Amino acid sequence: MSRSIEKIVASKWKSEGRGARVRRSIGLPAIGQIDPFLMLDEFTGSSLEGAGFPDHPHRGFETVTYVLEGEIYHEDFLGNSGTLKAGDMQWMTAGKGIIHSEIPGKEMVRGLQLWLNLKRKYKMVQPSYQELNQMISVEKDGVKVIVIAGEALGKISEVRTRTPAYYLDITLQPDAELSQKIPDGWTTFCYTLDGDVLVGPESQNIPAHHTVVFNRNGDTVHFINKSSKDSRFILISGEPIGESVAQHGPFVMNTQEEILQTIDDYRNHKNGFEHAKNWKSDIGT
Ligand SMILES: Nc1ccc(F)c(C(=O)c2c[nH]c3ncc(Cl)cc23)c1F
Ligand SMILES: [Fe+3]
Repeated sequence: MSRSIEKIVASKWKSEGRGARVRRSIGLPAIGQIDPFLMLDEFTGSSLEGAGFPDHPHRGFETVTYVLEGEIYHEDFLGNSGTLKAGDMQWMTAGKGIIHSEIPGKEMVRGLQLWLNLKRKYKMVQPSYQELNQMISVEKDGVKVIVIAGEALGKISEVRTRTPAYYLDITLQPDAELSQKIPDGWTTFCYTLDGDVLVGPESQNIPAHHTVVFNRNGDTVHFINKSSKDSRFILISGEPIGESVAQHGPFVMNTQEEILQTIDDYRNHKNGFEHAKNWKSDIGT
């Protein structure tokens, strides 16, 4: 059964980090909590204009950074560093604690960062990364899908998702259409990047930079491009965790007490933040 649309919300510009501007999708009050997703930002900027996300922490969830254009440099307090180029994806499990810096290159960067919550049993795992620069891409009848996580058009991503999730980058040529299977009951939304697309059984027209949250029942979502240009959007679906959420910026735990403990750990360099002592990134300073 094809899922109908619950809500359509235009993204809103927000200042974030240092001189960075993001179009906020998930995380807007108009969308509210959609378990297991915490935030989705479409970010643009360049280091020439001073934009970036210098040294900052994370605990208790995962960040998925997907670069569409340009490059973004990253460096963390464990000694990991690198460059994410257009088409690259970094799935970072912050777990018990990461402090890192994420700085765009000199060219204009465009990308997405999704924050995906972790179940209580994974919130304090060792930090880890899954980085893909040759993601599976499949094309058929005017439909192109880059399978970042999950499965589409018979292709399955190798990304291990502690919180089971699909993350698909979809481009429809004019007159192309796609019925994508998604697990029944999973929280599902799409975010439009370029062009217009007709969504759902209602064939509702959705312009770029909008979030469409689907209703929960149904195992398929439907898209058609009836415009004269390519339409590009991401489709994200995830299994709800169903636990309490206590969040303080980039710290996401289950209780307020755990948040207070996290703030204390961060300030006093313990329980996963030991390497914070005397650490500053090279790229963020
Ligand atoms: N204020 C604040 C607090 C904590 C953060 F983790 C961040 C942050 O790093 C980001 C928030 N949106 C993002 N989009 C893309 C990228 Cl690469 C990073 C971010 C931030 F901005
Ligand atoms: Fe970060």
